Amino acid sequence: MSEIDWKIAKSYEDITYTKCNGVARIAFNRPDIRNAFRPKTTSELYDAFYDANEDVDIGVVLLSAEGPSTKDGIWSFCSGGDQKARGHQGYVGEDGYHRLNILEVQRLIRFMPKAVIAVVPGWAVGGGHSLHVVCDLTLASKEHAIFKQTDADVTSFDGGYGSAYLAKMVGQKKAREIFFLGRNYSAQEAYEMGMVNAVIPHDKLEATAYEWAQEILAKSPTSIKMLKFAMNLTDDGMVGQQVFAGEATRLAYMTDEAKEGRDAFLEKRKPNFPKKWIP
Ligand SMILES: CC(C)(COP(=O)(O)OP(=O)(O)OC[C@H]1O[C@@H](n2cnc3c(N)ncnc32)[C@H](O)[C@@H]1OP(=O)(O)O)[C@@H](O)C(=O)NCCC(=O)NCCSC(=O)c1cc(O)c2ccccc2c1O
Repeated sequence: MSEIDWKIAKSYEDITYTKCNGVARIAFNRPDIRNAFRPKTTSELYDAFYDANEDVDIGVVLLSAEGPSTKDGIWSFCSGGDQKARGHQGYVGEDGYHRLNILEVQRLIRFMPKAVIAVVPGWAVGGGHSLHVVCDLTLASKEHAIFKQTDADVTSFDGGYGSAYLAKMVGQKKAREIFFLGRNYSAQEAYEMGMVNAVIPHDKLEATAYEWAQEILAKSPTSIKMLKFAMNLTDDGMVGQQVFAGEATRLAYMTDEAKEGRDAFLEKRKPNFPKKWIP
């Protein structure tokens, strides 16, 4: 395995953001409150994901978490929205606006043409649970990961990827149990349900995530992108079609036909397309 030498990509307050050999690592960094997110956290997450999306040297993003808590040594992935920042219409940021902007982060993860792996070292709860669901893959700490949905305890409901997409993943009955009862599930139980790809000894979790990322990076970037968008398509409706078709358009742009169409317009003549109606 190649050496992991994470370099700081950008400094933030609520998250860390590093890169190494084609992999970006974005990690929650509020471990003392179980990595709950406030609007500042979600803005920083969006900024880092946007950078990883734009960086052509990055092919895989790890969504992970720093820890453990300095107060009690407990590990967390994310415990969802910071209830202390919750106002009457959403989570209140420094600008005084009430936001639910974690949904924008979810959409960026979903629509970015790169694999995103949730690396879950501890609690994945509420909106933190929904985040692991929307990631392409999930790796979980054997000893410390606990999956739990508290949305119905705090009058919140992620009605999109957090619940409906989860139901596609684990089945309707199990998804309803997760949300209606709000129980704790171990990494092994989450694996058996089909919402975790692998259960990894805690001390090997980050290294394993990096290894999985390197395996993906060895594949054809266009194939990974088209496969992700193809698998998203049926669940994402017209937006899914738009995202998939956008990449088909890009591939068409790369053909001689497209070059002829563009050149004919610029040269103010009729296009003479190569006449190959390939079956
Ligand atoms: C995660 C827990 C199950 C862990 O329990 P544990 O007993 O280990 O730890 P403590 O409860 O003692 O917590 C330690 C410490 O952390 C603070 N803390 C933990 N979680 C949060 C939080 N989410 N917000 C604020 N603070 C938190 C806790 O107060 C303690 O602080 P001390 O100062 O006392 O040391 C358990 O902590 C837990 O159940 N946490 C709450 C989980 C929760 O309900 N999350 C919110 C769900 S709703 C949500 O996330 C959400 C957000 C959105 O933006 C949405 C947008 C659109 C649709 C839906 C959304 C949505 O559902």
